Amino acid sequence: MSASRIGLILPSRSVSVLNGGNVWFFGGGAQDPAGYLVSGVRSMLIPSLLPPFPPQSIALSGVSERRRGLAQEKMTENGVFSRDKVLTIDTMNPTVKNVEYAVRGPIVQRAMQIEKELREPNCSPKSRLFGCICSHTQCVTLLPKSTTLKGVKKPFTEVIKANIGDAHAMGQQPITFFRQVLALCSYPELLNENMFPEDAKNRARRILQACGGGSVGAYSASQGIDCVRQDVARYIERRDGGVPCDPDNVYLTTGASDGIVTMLKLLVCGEGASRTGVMISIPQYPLYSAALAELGAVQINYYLNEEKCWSMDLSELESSLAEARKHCNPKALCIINPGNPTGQVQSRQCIEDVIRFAAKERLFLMADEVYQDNVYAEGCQFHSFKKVLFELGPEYSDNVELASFHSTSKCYMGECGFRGGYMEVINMDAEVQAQLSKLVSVRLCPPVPGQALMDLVVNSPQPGEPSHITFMKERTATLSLLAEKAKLTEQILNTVPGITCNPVQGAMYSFPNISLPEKSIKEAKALGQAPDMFYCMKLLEETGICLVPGSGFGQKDGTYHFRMTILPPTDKLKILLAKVKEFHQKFTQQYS
Ligand SMILES: Cc1ncc(COP(=O)(O)O)c(C=O)c1O
Repeated sequence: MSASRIGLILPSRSVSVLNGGNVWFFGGGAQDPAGYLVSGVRSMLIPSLLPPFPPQSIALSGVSERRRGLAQEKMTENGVFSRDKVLTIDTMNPTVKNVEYAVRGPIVQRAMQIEKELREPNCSPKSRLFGCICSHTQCVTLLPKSTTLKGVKKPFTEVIKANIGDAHAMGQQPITFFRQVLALCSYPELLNENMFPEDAKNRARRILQACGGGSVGAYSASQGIDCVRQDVARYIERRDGGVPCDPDNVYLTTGASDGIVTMLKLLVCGEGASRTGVMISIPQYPLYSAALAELGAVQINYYLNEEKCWSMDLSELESSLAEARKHCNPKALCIINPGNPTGQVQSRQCIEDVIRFAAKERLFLMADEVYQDNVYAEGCQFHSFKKVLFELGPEYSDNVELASFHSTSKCYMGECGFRGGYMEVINMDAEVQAQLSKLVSVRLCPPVPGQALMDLVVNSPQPGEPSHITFMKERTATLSLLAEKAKLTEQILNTVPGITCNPVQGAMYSFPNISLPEKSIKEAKALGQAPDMFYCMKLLEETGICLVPGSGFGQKDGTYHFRMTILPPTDKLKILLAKVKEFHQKFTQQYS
């Protein structure tokens, strides 16, 4: 371990040494020669109580120069301690600084600011004098009661957000059965009421029985509640036409994100040319690039083929792997299917090719299948990696290591706030799996209400049960509406000269190619912005439409895109698309 690695000093006894107005704290040394043991209570650190201490004697305590420099405190004139921050932009974990997450990046922050500006103007000292109409507490008191808040003038009255795959935030209604069971689990007194169907009550009783103390407020087993993992295993078996699933290989997670990051943590190690490399698609969902940056892994890009509806291309996989092997140790291949941000559904042939490739190249497969029910296009079908793996025969099913991920956040549920998810691991080395179980136990357990919800997703009402008809009606309505909006988005975008949109076969996004005039590219570069960021920012400022620039997901050099969700309600989606169309034409003219 390198000498500059930061150590965390845990509470024990700590020593402070005073030198003039400067105090250095350091702790953990029980037998410090200075002999000044302080409890950490600031009031004890009164200069007159401690003799002046020459800095050399601090070295005796065994604390390095660097450590002292980090924790220096100064006494200000009025006797208050002002302390240099231990945690500064220079001393913080550098890998965190490399993390980027476009889905909630600068465009979204600006959109939130604009929403606020629309509600209330910026107040200035002058406007305060005259009775400012903002909602800041100081100013509101100056307002006559009848004043209505209104904001700055913009060429639009609301921000329409199509930047994030958050279905409920866009007005999608929850599945009644799910919320009934969750309500019953949260407040079991309701089990005595007549307002809930019997199957919802039975389901809640079953979940509560499996919870510690009969409460969803208790911790669960770290891998997840037993009966939920069993239900997940049965669901996977049904989904995959009977391919067996061992509940011991199922881990319930805090959304799919948690499972993905946990798996990457297990995979990443090494230094220099032996550092772990992980292959991810470009464009990609930025959780992957962010997690790899945070873990200090090498991101290996493989490009999806836009001309062939964002399919995976074997020769591209091969060349990107060969190139990566020159400078890192490629260990894993991640696939998102159906795709985010590109909205494609990979064919069965493509999945077979990828599995064969992974087997040949000894790569661990990570299959992100959170959109497994979001398939809209005719002729497209979701094929799980696990099913295809087993259908390829024992040469593959006994050897290829696979982790696949699912979530309560997407599909027809859209319940991303509950943070439910699972991962299944296949052919994982037993010792590694023991490490995985240990790793998840450190964080105790995923949210129990999220686990309960995952259970309902994999064990939904069956024909003959009281809730079945309503459940099916709601599920079908949500998925049909998404399919309609997917089509509408593709059709309207393709009517705009300079925009080309692949069919939205699945998931919740379109990722159209936009041609940008040279002049706008130059102007963006002069401002230090990616050209599609420049475009999206202008779109936001001029129309109130919030999209994410393609550069946040990665794209081939010289191509530009934006990602747009298909989630806004149909009337808003139509307005949004019409505004994008108008804006694109205006933008093109302006910069031509
Ligand atoms: C491809 C993909 N994987 C994982 C996630 C994370 O989902 P969760 O909310 O389950 O963590 C998302 C969220 O948008 C996603 O699009």
